[in-house]
Amino acid sequence: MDVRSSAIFIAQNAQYVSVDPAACREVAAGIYDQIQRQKYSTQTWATHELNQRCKLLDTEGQVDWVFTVDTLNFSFWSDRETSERYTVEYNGKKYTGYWSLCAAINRALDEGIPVTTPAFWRSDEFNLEACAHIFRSCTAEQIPLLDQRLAVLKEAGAALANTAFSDVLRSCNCSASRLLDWVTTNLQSYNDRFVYRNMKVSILKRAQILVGELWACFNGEGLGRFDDIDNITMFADYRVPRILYRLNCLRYSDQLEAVLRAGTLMESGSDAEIELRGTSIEAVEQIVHHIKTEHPETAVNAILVDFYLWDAAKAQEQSATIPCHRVRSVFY
Ligand SMILES: Nc1nc2c(c(CN[C@H]3C=C[C@H](O)[C@@H]3O)cn2[C@@H]2O[C@H](COP(=O)(O)O)[C@@H](O)[C@H]2O)c(=O)[nH]1
Repeated sequence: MDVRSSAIFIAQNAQYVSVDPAACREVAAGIYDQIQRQKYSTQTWATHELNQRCKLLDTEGQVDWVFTVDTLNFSFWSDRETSERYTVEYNGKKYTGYWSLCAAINRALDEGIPVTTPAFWRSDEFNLEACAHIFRSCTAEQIPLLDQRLAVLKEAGAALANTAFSDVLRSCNCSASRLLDWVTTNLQSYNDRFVYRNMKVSILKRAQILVGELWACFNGEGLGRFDDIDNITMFADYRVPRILYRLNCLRYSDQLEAVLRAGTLMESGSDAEIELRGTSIEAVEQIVHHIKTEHPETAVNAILVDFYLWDAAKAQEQSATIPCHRVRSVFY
């Protein structure tokens, strides 16, 4: 089942989470207005200061930067206090969460470490000690899943032994679905699929955000051109579900709410986790449907709505009404 069909199937069968269609319809206009007002577009991507370092590289370098970041783009949440949580210091600023990853990659590049190069990932020089150095923290907490971060880059280095990722991209001929197939077939860490109610469902968060960030980085042109870009859905992470809950687009069962408020670790592949992720995709699909119905000419798609919601969620991080769900996973 593809991601969209999976999201519909999950939403229809969910026990712990439900999508509120009326709320999705209500918030659609407001989200569209905000996106218009903030002139939110693919160009917004390069306004993030850490993404600007990527834009200083040549085209191949930018592709490798995005591919490296999205191969490592998972599991930054912490149960430590803010001052103690994993933090990367770069150019005199401290970064946590997803931005700590970008800061670590940029810091390594500035230090002359070829951290975005598959040949380096394959080399004996790139071992657990080197990986720990690249992702070193300025607090007591180290980056979560360090071993898995080494493993996913080793896997990618092996898969790219005879080709550059930019050549893989060119071979997809502007087809996002072909790129999704390539990464999920050749890289198990991207194969974000589960069995749910006896059906094989696809969430593909990192495979899809890889497409989304290439599209944004190159403003939909050149190696960022995907003729089927509007088939990409929202990226089912652990942050956007929380903002959809705040907007009443998602409603949690009492049992799930208790688990989230207690900060209980949830199992990767559990029904509750799959339902949180699948219903989030379905809620954003409904929001995008209302936006496109109201504004048929708009360029707004699930990627821009996702980027907008994620950036908004980060801005409101302190005033969240309920904690993110906690799963340790290489998928998101
Ligand atoms: N749905 C969705 N999930 C996203 C992103 C991004 C980064 N996107 C930036 C690039 C372009 C955009 O404009 C954003 O500025 C990271 N993540 C996920 O969030 C989690 C990290 O959260 P925290 O620990 O709080 O930093 C983790 O699962 C990570 O995989 C996104 O855009 N959408």
